[in-house]
Amino acid sequence: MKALTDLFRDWMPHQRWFGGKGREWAEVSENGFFLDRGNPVLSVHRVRVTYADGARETYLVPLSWRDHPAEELESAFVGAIANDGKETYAYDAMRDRDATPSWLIHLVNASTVGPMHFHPAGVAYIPEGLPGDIVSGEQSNTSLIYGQEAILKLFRRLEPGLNPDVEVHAALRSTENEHIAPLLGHIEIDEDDDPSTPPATVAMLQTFVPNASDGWRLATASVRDLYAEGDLHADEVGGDFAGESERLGAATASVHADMAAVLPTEPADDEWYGAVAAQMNDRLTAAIEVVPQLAEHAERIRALYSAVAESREPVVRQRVHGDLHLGQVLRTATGWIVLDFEGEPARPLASRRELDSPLRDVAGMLRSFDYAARHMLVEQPDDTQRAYRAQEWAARNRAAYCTGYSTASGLDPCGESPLLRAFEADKCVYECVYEARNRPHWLMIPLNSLSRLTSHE
Ligand SMILES: Nc1ncnc2c1ncn2[C@@H]1O[C@H](COP(=O)(O)OP(=O)(O)O)[C@@H](O)[C@H]1O
Ligand SMILES: O=P(O)(O)O[C@H]1O[C@H](CO)[C@@H](O[C@H]2O[C@H](CO)[C@@H](O)[C@H](O)[C@H]2O)[C@H](O)[C@H]1O
Repeated sequence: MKALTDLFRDWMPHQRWFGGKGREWAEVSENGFFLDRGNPVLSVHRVRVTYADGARETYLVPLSWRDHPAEELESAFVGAIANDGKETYAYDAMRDRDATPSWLIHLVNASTVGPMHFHPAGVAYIPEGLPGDIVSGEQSNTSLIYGQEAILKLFRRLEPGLNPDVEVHAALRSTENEHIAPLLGHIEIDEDDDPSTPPATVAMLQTFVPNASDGWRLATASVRDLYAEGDLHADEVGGDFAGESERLGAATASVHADMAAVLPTEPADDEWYGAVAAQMNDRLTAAIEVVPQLAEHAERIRALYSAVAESREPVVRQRVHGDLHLGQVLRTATGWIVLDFEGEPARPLASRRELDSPLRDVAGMLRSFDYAARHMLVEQPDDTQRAYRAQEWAARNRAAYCTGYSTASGLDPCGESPLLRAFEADKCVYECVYEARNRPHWLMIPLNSLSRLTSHE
């Protein structure tokens, strides 16, 4: 009969949220406790994986337990182990609806269970008693939707310290900004061996925004409309997106202004420009190891980074979103909502919390317009007519976004800015690594963009 750690070793590499796919496991240990002894029993495990190269990661894995195999939970089956001589069956608790109400009940009660602490946010209403449904297409995190009222995001990879998504949403509560989904609570877990280490954030509960579509889906529908009309320009087709892009620019400016009002800010000093250029150079050096095709652009990219240190354009550093793209914004009946202030998932937590230029986010969204316009060309690389249309669509929507941002903030983010150009290149470099690891057939999107960016097209 298997031990619990054997179950994790067999099952975790097949989970979408597991970041160590393809890496050899040298060791695995687990530390678990019971969150609920009801029916089903719910246990929570910190699973520590040490890889063959010595690197370590800790994942959070909640399991629900049955005395008999549950047919309806077949796809959530993790494995069976012996308990007091009897076989017991473990399931992925995030896919077991009967186990999902527990998280909200504990939040309402502000419980502490073993090392886990539940923190409701102020006087927030938490829809206790509802079961949660898993969000399909989960990525590095796993989310449960409770009715149409709340969404719980479970952060799978544990890192000590408050997650920036919780930190920023908590700070923004007082602003009543209409472009964010209010925080309802969060959950933390203590580090097991070392009491001086701050707890890790396990989950965040937020108001669910009903009847919304994400920006990527809407933008790409607009591009499809344009492609279907070979002869019309982007401003002539029914699905023109520029009005939405302008409103999205205004929403971004509003969120930035409120983040600057309630979280620390600091004017950039001379050192900052050099440090930013150095960070981008280091990231490029590391990226070339993963994507050798980047080498041919390296010299021109590094010239863009040098221009940042040379131009020293005025910057007030502040907290930013850190990974803003069309997939992170939702369009409701009334406007845009910005989600997921976690920053780039691959960066260490401390660097994701650093103060930065808000142009970092503007660059992320400008890149996303480029992606939306060009991702369909992946299948038709020689279609010059569509490539021309894509260029037009991207330029039109990028400009509209900048207009919305500057109208709302009084600052034109997209004028001649070496910093913006460098941030776009840096994001492209990040995207090359992301695509090489996750969607190699899309690698040409950021690679082609780099050619354009570095040739001043
Ligand atoms: N407050 C919300 N209301 C409605 N849908 C949401 C909300 N938060 C997230 N979602 C949906 O869940 C998906 C994943 O959320 P996100 O916070 O971006 O998680 P991840 O970090 O895993 O990408 C989003 O694309 C969105 O469709
Ligand atoms: O999972 P996250 O939302 O945190 O972001 C990661 O995945 C994104 C892809 O889903 C990736 O975004 C890239 O692809 C998008 C289209 O799918 C495009 O709109 C973005 O501009 C492009 O960066 C993101 O970089 C990554 O962190």
